Amino acid sequence: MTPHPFDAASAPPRSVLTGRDRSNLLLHDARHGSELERLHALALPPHTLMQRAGQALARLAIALAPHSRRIEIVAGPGNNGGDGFEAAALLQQAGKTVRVWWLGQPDRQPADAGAARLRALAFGVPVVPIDDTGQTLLQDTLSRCDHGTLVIDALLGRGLNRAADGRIAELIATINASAAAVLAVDLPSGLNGDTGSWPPAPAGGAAAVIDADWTLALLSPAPGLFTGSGRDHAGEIWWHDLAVDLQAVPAQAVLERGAAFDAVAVPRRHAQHKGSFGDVWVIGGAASMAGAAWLAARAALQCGAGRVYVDLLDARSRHADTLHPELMPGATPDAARLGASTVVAGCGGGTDIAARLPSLLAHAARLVLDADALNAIAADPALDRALRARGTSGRPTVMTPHPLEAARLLGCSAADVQRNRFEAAQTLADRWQVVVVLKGSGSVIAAPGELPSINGSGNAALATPGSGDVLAGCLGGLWSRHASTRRDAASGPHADSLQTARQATLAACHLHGATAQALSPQAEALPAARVAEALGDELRRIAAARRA
Ligand SMILES: NC(=O)C1=CN([C@@H]2O[C@H](COP(=O)(O)OP(=O)(O)OC[C@H]3O[C@@H](n4cnc5c(N)ncnc54)[C@H](O)[C@@H]3O)[C@@H](O)[C@H]2O)[C@@H](O)CC1
Ligand SMILES: [K+]
Repeated sequence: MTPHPFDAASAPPRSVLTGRDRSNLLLHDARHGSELERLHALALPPHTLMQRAGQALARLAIALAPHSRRIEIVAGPGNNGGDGFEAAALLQQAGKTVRVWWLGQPDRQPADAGAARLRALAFGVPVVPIDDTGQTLLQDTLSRCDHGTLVIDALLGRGLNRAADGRIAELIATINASAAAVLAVDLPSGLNGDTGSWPPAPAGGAAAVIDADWTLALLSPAPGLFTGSGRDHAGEIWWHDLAVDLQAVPAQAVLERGAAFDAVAVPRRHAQHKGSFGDVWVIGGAASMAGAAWLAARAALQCGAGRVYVDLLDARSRHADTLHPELMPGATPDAARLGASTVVAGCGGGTDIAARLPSLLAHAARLVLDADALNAIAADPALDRALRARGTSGRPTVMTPHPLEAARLLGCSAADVQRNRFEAAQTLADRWQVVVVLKGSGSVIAAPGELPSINGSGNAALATPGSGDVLAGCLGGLWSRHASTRRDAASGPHADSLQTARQATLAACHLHGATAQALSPQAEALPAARVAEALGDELRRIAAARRA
């Protein structure tokens, strides 16, 4: 058996979202990722970082596709291609049949990548230039591959500076059309790693981006891997920090993997009672939309709120939820009681919610604005001013828009929001001094003065009607419990802060996503009521795992 030529002392790559590590992960955009690389390269012998990258890549390739005898590496002109060459030399030594298809020119190759190419050649790796003939040969080769062949996409990484076009776009299409398994280096080629969006496509064309089965992020993962289109293109995301200190350069975002949830859903003390966990009022459910309010209320109950009340805007629907006799229908209370409650407003609120908002904005201790409450604020400058006044008065608010609701609030299109989800969420948070959850693949949680966080849990099982109502209720429940417990702990008056709101928001997004993953790991659609019901099960499962 051929010995693996790997540095046994170095740590293997880690799966970012399927592992047990719940700590936050720092994410750097392309500019700061390059700065990290430059800073650490200066302190290390020449080519060290790329050699580590090659080690990590070759190790992961063998771990993911142990039976692939043949590995086709498609390398681009820059250092992303260099990673491919480094891995090629190692994989060849490990007994694999390796070939590098190279789109580049020796005199234009960066120094690290040039050294890696010479090393691959020295180990006898065949390198096929991608000219017209090479491209035809590659197309022919990849069209005959099955899933047992591994293709390594080392075309473009952080250096992407425009939409992939011309030959690179054709190569991306060739790889995507192949049945081979695809491992992308650093980023799926063509993806904007800063935003998770596609760069504007050349006139009339569609953006060309690799669809990988796996992506190995190097140094610091790019934020765009985890939000927008990133998750779909990247496949399962792996990561290797190349043994450098990621804190040496400021990060642009944080990946949340459950740490905030652990801080919020703390064990309940023996002497606590329902009053310890606060009152939640759900105000929504206009004509034919009562279900939205009940879903939010059920979710709040499952997440440990003390008492949950529902004020339905449609008078004809004011009956109890017979499946959940714990939930109490009732009329919105006076200012004093609102001032001690967590309010979830807008789920199925229709246009009726607008009339309720002035009082809620003025008095609610903690306020979640969802769905039609957001649309009302987007449409009414007086409500916009009232929300601003609430922000400056220090009363915490969380807004939970999906991209279209965010677009209405920002006065742009949903496509504009998706082009840079971080910017959109931060703009909303700063404008109203609120916490914002921009929902969608990789929900972005923004707050004034904080790095944006991306929620790492969840899957497409949540792309169903009512899902947002469940999230809003889950947030109301966790926030109520968290704020009330913090007040207990401080044994005195405690100003509800935006920080508490943010923690509860991160926790709620995590729990909501983790619940869906537990119920539907294959991401098949889940009715929202199932998710609401299972939030409590997931809470209890996590609590039991903590004690074990
Ligand atoms: N230098 C090093 O020591 C290390 C480099 N790393 C790798 O290096 C990558 C960054 O390398 P580079 O900065 O060289 O960038 P890339 O290799 O990602 O791409 C840069 C090259 O692609 C071209 N290009 C950009 N967009 C294009 C487009 N749309 N169509 C056609 N050509 C396009 C540029 O003109 C340039 O030639 C990282 O993503 C990572 O994979 C890592 O291995 C860490 C260590
Ligand atoms: K790549």
